[in-house]
Amino acid sequence: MTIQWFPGHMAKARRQVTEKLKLIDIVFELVDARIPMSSRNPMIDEIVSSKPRIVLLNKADKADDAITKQWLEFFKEKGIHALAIDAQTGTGLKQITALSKVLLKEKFDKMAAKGIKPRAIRALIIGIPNVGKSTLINRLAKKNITKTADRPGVTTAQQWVKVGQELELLDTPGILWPKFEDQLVGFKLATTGAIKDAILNLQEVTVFALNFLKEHYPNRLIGRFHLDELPDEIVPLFDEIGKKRGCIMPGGYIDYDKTSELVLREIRADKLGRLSFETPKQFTEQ
Ligand SMILES: Nc1nc2c(ncn2[C@@H]2O[C@H](COP(=O)(O)OP(=O)(O)OP(=O)(O)O)[C@@H](O)[C@H]2O)c(=O)[nH]1
Repeated sequence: MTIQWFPGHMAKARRQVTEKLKLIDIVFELVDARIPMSSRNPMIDEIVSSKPRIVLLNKADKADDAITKQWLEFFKEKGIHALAIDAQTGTGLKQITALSKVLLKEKFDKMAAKGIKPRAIRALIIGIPNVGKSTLINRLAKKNITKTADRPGVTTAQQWVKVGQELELLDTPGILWPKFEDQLVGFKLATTGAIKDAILNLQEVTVFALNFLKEHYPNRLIGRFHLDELPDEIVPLFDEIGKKRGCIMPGGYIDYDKTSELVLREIRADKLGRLSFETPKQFTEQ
């Protein structure tokens, strides 16, 4: 889905999420495990402050395992509940219901004490575009989408997705905008494929990605592109990759656009292995 985030659209998105929050007990905030901070909405803490929340580090299958573990520790230290998942294959999804039950035990115990009939936990999935919200809902839903328009306070028909006996999800997730006014965040979103290539300059995105890989995963770069050595400067690195892959224009010049497309395509397709593009350390040292 392509969304142009003008101020009016942001206000509308926020309003829609706030409306949905009234219907649920808990929020599942989906982020990209490769860039857990850059793939969050900048105002999320304020927007969902009224509800318990679990941060789900999705696409963990594409992220660097060691860094994902650091992120889980980072969130834990901040008192934020977080789980690593892979919505596509379903890895880690069982923990979601289990943790939700723990977090909502007090609320549900109180409801039971008041004689309120037991019901499933109601949850809302929230995240920026392309982070895997629909994939997660479909994966959890299997074929259990039920139409239930008879909830008190629900004016428009809400579809609920049953996840076993104990959990129900609103079938339309909350979509919020990323923190795209920060250039570095934009580069990270573009590198992981979260925003369309047409939005940012492809060569600039690739310069970011290559510099990051040079610093954090030098051997992956050398191995993937069969480099004899890793040049210190970015232009010779671009040239080297372009030459090795035949991205050459008439006259023998390196085709930087083609090289950029190739590098980004291979990063996104995990051809350089599982990569994370930010670490907790970068956020604790600030
Ligand atoms: N490898 C991997 N890919 C995933 C995972 N979850 C989602 N994807 C892929 O990520 C892409 C985006 O997933 P969607 O479920 O459409 O994302 P969304 O958040 O619903 O996107 P919008 O509709 O734009 O808001 C799709 O190509 C999915 O197949 C995951 O855990 N691992």
